[in-house]
Amino acid sequence: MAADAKTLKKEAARAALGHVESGMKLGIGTGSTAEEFVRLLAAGVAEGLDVVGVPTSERTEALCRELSVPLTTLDETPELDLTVDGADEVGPGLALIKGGGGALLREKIVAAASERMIVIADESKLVETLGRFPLPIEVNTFGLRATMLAIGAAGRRFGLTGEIAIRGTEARPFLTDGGHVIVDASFGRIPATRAFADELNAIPGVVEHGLFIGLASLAILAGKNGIRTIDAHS
Ligand SMILES: O=C(CO)[C@H](O)[C@H](O)COP(=O)(O)O
Repeated sequence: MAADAKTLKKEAARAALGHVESGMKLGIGTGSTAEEFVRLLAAGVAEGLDVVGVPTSERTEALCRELSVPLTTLDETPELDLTVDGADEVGPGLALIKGGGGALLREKIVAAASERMIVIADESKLVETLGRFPLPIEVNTFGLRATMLAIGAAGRRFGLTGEIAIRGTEARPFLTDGGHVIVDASFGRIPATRAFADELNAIPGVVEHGLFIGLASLAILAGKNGIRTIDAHS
């Protein structure tokens, strides 16, 4: 029988746990795959694995506390050894789309503070070009409409069009842990990923976007035929 999605996520998480050693300072991701990692990490901690982690969201923090995973903050521990996190898409060179769970800002800050980032996912997340998954963009609530127009204009300069939608509803938008709004941009394939990431960074109301470039060092992808690992430099 084919392994279900939860089983695949757990297998990827288990393989990532093999990269965790006692003494490590970890970044701990957000999402259903990262949660499988937290559960396995907690079991390791219960058996004596001596690690401390920075959670990338309040949701992950709550789960870590519930399962007694030792936590620190990025202010107390600004340099991390390893971040383990999920992704919405994994593209060439381990460029990623993240933010489906709305935690992209903290996820990116934590990944950037880490010596290594391992991405865990089921193999359905692997794509040839990023963009099938709508790109989450975290935006300041002030001037939201103006920022959305600027995002649309940035897209058109790259030949990208498509709906740009506020996550949640206009009356009750989804708010991130930082109190910002997420807009999901259904641009489709984004070939010039790095240049477009720079373009989004140049828009004042954009707090951060879900294109993670040059951050992941290893992807662990679980599929029906087992685990596949992809090194960023392979
Ligand atoms: O970026 C994220 C949260 O902001 C998640 O890692 C991403 O959405 C993948 O989630 P899942 O493991 O549930 O598929």
